[in-house]
Amino acid sequence: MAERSWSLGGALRGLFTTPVVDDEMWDDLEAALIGADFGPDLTDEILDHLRSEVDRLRITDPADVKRLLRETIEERLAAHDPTLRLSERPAVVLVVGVNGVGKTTTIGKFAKFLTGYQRSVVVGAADTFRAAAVDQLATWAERAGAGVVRPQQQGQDPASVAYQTVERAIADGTDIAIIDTAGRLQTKAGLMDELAKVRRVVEKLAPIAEVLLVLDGTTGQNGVAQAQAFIEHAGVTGLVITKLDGSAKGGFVLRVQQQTGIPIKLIGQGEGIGDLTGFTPHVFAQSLVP
Ligand SMILES: Nc1nc2c(ncn2[C@@H]2O[C@H](COP(=O)(O)OP(=O)(O)OP(=O)(O)O)[C@@H](O)[C@H]2O)c(=O)[nH]1
Repeated sequence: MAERSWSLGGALRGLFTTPVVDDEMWDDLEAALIGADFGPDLTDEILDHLRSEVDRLRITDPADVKRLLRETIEERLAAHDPTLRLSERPAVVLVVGVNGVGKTTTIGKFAKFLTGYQRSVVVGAADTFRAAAVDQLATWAERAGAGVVRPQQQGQDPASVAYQTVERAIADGTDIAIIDTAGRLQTKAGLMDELAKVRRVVEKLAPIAEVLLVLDGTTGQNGVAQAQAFIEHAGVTGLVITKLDGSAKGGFVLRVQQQTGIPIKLIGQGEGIGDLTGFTPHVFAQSLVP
């Protein structure tokens, strides 16, 4: 696998190469974890755990510490279930997040991901403010082989577009309805009210299967702060971390999951329609600590 910039691999180069477990190794490891955006608390937790395991198991070879690090990261990543719940028919998925994080692109990629598994998909453009955004979403949906429900006029009530999307999914026997929602509004309260209305209206027709919050992996803690209102009020059931091919730091992935208690369900690693995958703790830990 090509080495990505978020790979801890770079940061770990030169680490674990000394013949013994010594203070220098621990100091370097701490610096590497902080540098990879695990954050101070998680870094301390991981180091404490590793130190006690090293004592308990009488480990003397740094290569074994590296293996332990990978296992520790994997265990923590696996503490939350990454499985998407899409068994209802239709399964309604709301996609939320602030503008610019890659929401539109993610919906396109997600639709493609699902049609690739022979699931039929309809996408609802319930972020009705910008006509250009609706067109962009429709283009992605078409490329993914998904249907699309557009607002009849600019600024149409987002809840009514969401309703029509689910209505159409039911009428056509479509497996999955993905609904794009607004990321920017005058006030946070206004945005949350709008989302609540979308939920209420949709739930008259079908239960909501997933609420996916899209976060830009390159923005780290700032991005989490910006998305706080969604985390607190939108009933988020899963996170999608985008731009993990860019300058994102891999430690953020574990940090955000642990901090929010919300499982990561999908990761975006590029701008192409095929660049979205499910989240597999084992694979991710392996690429963080190769
Ligand atoms: N490298 C990379 N770029 C991505 C990824 N996902 C999205 N992008 C890019 O991020 C930019 C923003 O993506 P959009 O999908 O337009 O973001 P949005 O959140 O819908 O933003 P608005 O349309 O402004 O609401 C675009 O240039 C995308 O190509 C990813 O996983 N990797």
